[in-house]
Amino acid sequence: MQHSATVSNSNNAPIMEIAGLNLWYEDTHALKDVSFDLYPSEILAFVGPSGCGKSTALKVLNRMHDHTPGVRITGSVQMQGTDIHDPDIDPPLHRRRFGWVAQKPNPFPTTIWHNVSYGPRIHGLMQTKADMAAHVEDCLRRAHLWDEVKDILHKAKGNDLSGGQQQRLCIARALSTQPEVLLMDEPTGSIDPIATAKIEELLTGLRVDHSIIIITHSMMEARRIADRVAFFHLGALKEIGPVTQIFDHATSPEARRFFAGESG
Ligand SMILES: Nc1ncnc2c1ncn2[C@@H]1O[C@H](COP(=O)(O)OP(=O)(O)OP(=O)(O)O)[C@@H](O)[C@H]1O
Repeated sequence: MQHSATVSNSNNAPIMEIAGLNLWYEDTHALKDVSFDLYPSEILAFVGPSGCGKSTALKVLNRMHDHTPGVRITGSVQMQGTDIHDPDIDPPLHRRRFGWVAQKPNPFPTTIWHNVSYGPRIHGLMQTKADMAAHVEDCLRRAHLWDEVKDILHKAKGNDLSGGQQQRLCIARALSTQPEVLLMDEPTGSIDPIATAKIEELLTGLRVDHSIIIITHSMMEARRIADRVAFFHLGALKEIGPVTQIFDHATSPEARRFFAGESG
């Protein structure tokens, strides 16, 4: 699969603006003065050595740290002009603007139908059964899973599927609440190369309607699907820019060493 489109950021207002973000877990300073923008219809890849803060930076965006003891955050995270930590923000409503996909596929141990219809049902997003059926089909189609499961929607359980199918089901579930941003923590990290190729292909389709941040340990994957790359090192965002600029013309010694395979 070839992905050549590049987002023209200069024409778009960012959907998120992160400025001077610091995060501590008790005494561990996990994010250090991190600033970046996220644009509509882009895939931004977070890369860097283990423990450099990639997952932490992802979790801040949808306020996943709200209930983690000992977490302290400073700096500003704005979504379409509003600070996400503003007291007027309702955290569950804020989280609904994001879809989350974890490294290990984690479908509910219930039917495929239930996996995709649960979120829209509890949020009251669909008015009729026909609307729900059309929505479930649409989410499964966008996750490139519909043809494989359309006859077993109410029979098979999520965990009856193969690992790659389970991950595509989790993507359909993430899409089901109509998020604006998809946050993906190594979504291809635990599946085989053919299943990975299917997910990479569907992600490039999803970026038309969503901003996507993907954490990946595969620089090849970042090259294949990302528009921009953010390189983290010891909690700091050292480099961010278009894929070729970062991979081929990194300016920081840490990034150069990492991309040359000498660290991480
Ligand atoms: N819940 C937590 N409590 C305390 N420290 C944490 C917690 N989560 C992460 N950390 C620490 O914060 C730092 C950043 O971790 P984080 O998981 O964000 O890195 P990462 O780049 O995503 O790593 P990996 O690539 O290994 O998943 C590490 O030092 C980690 O040990």
